[in-house]
Amino acid sequence: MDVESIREDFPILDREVGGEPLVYLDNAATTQTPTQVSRTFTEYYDEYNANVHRGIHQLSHEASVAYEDAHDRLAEFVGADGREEMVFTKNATEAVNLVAHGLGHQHLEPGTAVVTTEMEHHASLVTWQQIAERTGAEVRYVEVEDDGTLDAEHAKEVIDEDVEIVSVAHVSNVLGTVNPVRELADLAHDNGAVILVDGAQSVPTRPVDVTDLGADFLAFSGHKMAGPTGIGCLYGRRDLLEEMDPFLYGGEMIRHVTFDEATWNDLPWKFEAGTPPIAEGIALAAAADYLDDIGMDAVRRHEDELAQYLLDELAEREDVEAYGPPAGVERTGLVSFNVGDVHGHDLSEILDDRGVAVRAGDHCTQPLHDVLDIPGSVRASFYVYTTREEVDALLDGIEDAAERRDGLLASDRYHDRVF
Ligand SMILES: Cc1ncc(COP(=O)(O)O)c(CN[C@@H](CS)C(=O)O)c1O
Repeated sequence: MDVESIREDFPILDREVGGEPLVYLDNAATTQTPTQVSRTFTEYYDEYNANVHRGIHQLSHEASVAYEDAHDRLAEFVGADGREEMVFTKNATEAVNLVAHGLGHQHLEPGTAVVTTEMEHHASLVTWQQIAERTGAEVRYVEVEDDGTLDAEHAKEVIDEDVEIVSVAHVSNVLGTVNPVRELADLAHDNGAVILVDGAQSVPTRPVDVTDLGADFLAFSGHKMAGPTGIGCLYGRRDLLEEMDPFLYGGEMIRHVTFDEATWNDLPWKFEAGTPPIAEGIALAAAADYLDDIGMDAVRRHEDELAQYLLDELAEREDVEAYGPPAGVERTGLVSFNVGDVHGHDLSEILDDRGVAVRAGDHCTQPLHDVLDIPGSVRASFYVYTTREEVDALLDGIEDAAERRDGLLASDRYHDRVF
């Protein structure tokens, strides 16, 4: 993978922050956008901007074809069977909610259960909590081992015939753990349940094929895979999407409406009410092209190498605690850690002063941080344009913060470790 050539596609990487070169290491929050993707917006708005599926005129035809073809492109990207199985949403969060509301209300009731895990993002964890509360179903959490992997025996224990839905992150946005989705899918299917895979951190970083995973649903976001914000995807098995109820109603998603009732449009439009994010959908297809040109296996290898390098270097420091699977175990390109009793926000600010952008806090996984018994963590996350020299800039910043520890602890900026 020619990282230097890739970096030329991202003008933002030439930026300076505080007089220092930008070192962008917050890719698990959102990735940067190559010119091959950003320019699709100008092309669309300058050349064929129109509403889709409504106008009987050339511009609307061109916009409709491009928007519909984008569904086919994203379906191909994750191995789905065409546009009918690829719903465009606002983001991964909305995709999870669509399944929870569209299927949860049909299948969940007292005596049934949803299984998820202790490492889930709030987009899943809170959603299933709320649906279970409304339907009387139980939520069960597969436990996380000390090494950041899922407890396989506990998974077998909690996924039983009462379970209707299993919802699991393919990759943890805190631990970097790559979960054994195929095995969990087999467990779910053996017990008559369906599985929703949260692919927010996996679809952007490794080859994902819904058939290989055994996924019945797959949720992911455009802005985490070199695409724009405002667009995400829900892959759904066609028979399940046919069965599911929409949870947004209005134009576009209907076929026939009377004062007494309405019937729904074909898939996937049944789940895309109102005017959709047209330019964003077209741009997301360009992002899929961009990543496929690099090769998703090359992306995975690059991320794993950088994560292993950082883990090895952090292991040399007695004052650093890193979370997630140990070096040598496959993980995605992110590492969460703490540096002694230096507050994460202080460390993040010191790094920002040096041009290094990381994330500090709970990363929308407060229950996981309770399990880790820490109030928060600092997370460095990489992407296709990240270099080993940028990881070294992070390591230099960690050394700087560690040297300034006493001053930080004494300063009024020191928090009581509330992230
Ligand atoms: C595993 C996982 N699942 C769902 C989401 C939600 O993605 P949205 O595009 O915001 O809908 C995220 C987004 N995690 C960001 C924002 S909290 C992070 O900094 O880690 C995620 O990592």
